[in-house]
Amino acid sequence: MVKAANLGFPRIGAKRELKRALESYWKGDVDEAALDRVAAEQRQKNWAAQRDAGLDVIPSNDFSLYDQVLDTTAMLGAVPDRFAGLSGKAAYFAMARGTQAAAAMEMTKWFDTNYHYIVPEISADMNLSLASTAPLDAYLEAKGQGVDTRPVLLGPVTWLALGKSRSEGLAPLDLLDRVLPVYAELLGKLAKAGAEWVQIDEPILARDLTVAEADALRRAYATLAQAGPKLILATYFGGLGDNLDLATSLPVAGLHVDLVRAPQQLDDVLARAGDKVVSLGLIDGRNIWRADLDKALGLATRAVEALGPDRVQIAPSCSLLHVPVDLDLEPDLDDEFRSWLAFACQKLGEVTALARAAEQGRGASAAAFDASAAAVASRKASRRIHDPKVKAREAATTADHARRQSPFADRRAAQQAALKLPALPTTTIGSFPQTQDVRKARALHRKGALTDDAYQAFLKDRTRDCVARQEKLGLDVLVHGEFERNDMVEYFGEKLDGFAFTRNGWVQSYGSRCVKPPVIFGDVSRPDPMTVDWARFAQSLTDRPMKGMLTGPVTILQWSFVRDDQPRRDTCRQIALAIRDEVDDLETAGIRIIQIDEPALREGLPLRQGDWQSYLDWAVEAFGVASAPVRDETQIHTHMCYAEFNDIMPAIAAMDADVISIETSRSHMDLLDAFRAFDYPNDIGPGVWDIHSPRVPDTDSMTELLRLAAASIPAERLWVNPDCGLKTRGWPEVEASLTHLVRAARTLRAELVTQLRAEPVG
Ligand SMILES: CN1c2c(nc(N)[nH]c2=O)NC[C@@H]1CNc1ccc(C(=O)N[C@@H](CCC(=O)N[C@@H](CCC(=O)N[C@@H](CCC(=O)O)C(=O)O)C(=O)O)C(=O)O)cc1
Ligand SMILES: N[C@@H](CCS)C(=O)O
Ligand SMILES: [Zn+2]
Repeated sequence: MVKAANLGFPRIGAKRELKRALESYWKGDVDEAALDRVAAEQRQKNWAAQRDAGLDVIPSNDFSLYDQVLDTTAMLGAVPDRFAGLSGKAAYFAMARGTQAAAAMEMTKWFDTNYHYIVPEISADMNLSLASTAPLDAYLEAKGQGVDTRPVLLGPVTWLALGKSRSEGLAPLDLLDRVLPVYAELLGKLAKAGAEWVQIDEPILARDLTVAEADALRRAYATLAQAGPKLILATYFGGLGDNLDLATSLPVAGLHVDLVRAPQQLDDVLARAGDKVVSLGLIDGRNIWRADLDKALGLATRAVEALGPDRVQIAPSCSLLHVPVDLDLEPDLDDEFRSWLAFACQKLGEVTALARAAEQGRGASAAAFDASAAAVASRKASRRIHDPKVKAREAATTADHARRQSPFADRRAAQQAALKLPALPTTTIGSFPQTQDVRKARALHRKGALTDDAYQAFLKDRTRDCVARQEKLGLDVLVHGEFERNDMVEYFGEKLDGFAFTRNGWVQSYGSRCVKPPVIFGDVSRPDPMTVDWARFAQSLTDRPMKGMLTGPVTILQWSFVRDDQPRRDTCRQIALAIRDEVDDLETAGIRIIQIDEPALREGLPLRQGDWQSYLDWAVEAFGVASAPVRDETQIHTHMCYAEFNDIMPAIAAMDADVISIETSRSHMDLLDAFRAFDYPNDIGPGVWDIHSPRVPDTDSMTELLRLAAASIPAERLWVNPDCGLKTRGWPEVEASLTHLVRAARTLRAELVTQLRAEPVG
């Protein structure tokens, strides 16, 4: 029988139940038992929803209290020494969030998604063992509820490949022989408990593999295939490409392939499947558009004809972690638009409809197929999507629109004369604490319980207070604090034509933090200025330069659900033109520094190196289109965080921002080696405060980081700032940390003056 399978379900809860429980637990408002209760309820709801949707294969161990990569780290007992005194949840959350005594582990982007994982730290002296049986516990828990699940494990090779070595001369993969016995032991226990199949995720198979990684995969599965349960290897986020022979030659019983991103691989996969079960990832786990079921059935039928129904499974392309939970929780969407969409719950319905049709013919799921066909036709014909004026402007945009008037050196001189900033200028990234009262006021305003005037007055008050605090702290370049923004992408989406919004479309970004990606369904344009009034108001409160604060086109694209009826590059250019208009207006309003955040530029990089350049070309051009209309005196900043930037240095330089602020503190300024090696020409603010941790860094630690930075980058090109915005922090820690940051900058300034006196030029 063709089985309907799922690879993973969102765990944060349709109403963000887990988020609230976690944050209450961290605050000390509820105890561990209460957190465990909410987590167990969430797992139960998820299993029940999948069973009720008719799924034949339901995952377990796809749940996590923070992150599935960190869970694997905890399972292997790969706990860095600095957390040695801690155990249980205290150790687990300390690794994720840090404590005052121990810095958090690094966090970075999960492949090309906006989900962040905790980076494994691999060291030579690590003794690995099965330190937690969480996957087994979850399997037994589901079984107790009458659901025989397929446990999910993150594969050993991907876990190692995503890790960073902390020991000189040690490559993470060197630990494979220590990792495999732990996996084998766990797989043995799962088999004994009754698990017939286990899903092992090896998403690195969608990337270019090194020889060592390919070899590690061969060795790993030669061992693990003997360990007990049948293994289905899950690959996603792209095609197998030149890893196809490797993947199909591994001695596993099943293979899951992503046919949304790479439908063209189907025939090759089928030809090489041997006697494997093949799971067809036909329903998009990365986007919210309703599937074209007829098109998907064409692919599924080919697989059934080639392999027979018993060796075919129908599934989402990847875990549904990356889409919101339930479209039924969206009361505000009109019927036409709603008919175009499918969230996780609806995608389960698509999977089962497709599986039944693949076995028994379209008629077995006629209603679902007819609704899908109607949605496809309605979207194609809709007049809401196309705006000829936008298309014409987009077509008339050339590379010239993406170039500043003068080279950086000339601009720098003009900006120094205009801004008169000290050496090592201090600044922040934009947002200040989004405290409960700010969120509450916005919620009340949204519900109509707070008038427009009262809400504006409240926001002005917060902005005034924020500017006053920054002046008192002694920061050189100020920001308005972003109190009016629910999110740095959603806010702009709400003001741009071509975007739609959800009320509960939350997706986990990291830990308890969620985002509500807007939906880009049509041509994008800016009907009115979006930030100018706030920037002008904030600048009126101070003589110091106030940064205008915008989100860049690539990031808006990347953190939205994007229309799939035109190339992403075209949608990005439309957004860039809208941001360009805003940049123009900010400059006209007297704003002398404009920051255009592009934290997602790296995240959008294709997983295969062969596809990088064409992406980087249009992404960099989009940033240029957005930022280039200004005069030389106007300083353009950009900001990037929580990704691996080393491999895109030329593109970062080509963006030609006058100043880039970049997250570096968790990785101890490692990244600056890349800036130095590349000879990055413009100004840089390497983050000296890891803002994702509740830890307050002291002056000495920040001074030390700055000294490290000054060893890589000429001090006259350095800025001093945190890693990222401060929206998730509280005011006491912000004020303490920024006090230390300003002191650290002053200490370094003094050291530099002494140094210059000691080593006079010439
Ligand atoms: C910089 N980052 C961002 C990413 N992606 C984005 N789209 N945005 C980002 O900023 N990716 C990379 C990083 C990830 N980092 C973060 C950091 C912080 C958050 C975060 O704080 N998320 C919030 C939700 C933000 C939001 O949309 N807030 C809304 C709604 C707030 C809310 O929950 N309201 C309550 C009512 C409140 C009350 O009555 O007290 C409700 O609706 O129930 C708003 O402010 O209006 C989070 O809490 O998770 C995300 C990613
Ligand atoms: N300006 C944004 C950037 C976050 S990546 C902020 O400060 O929150
Ligand atoms: Zn950031």
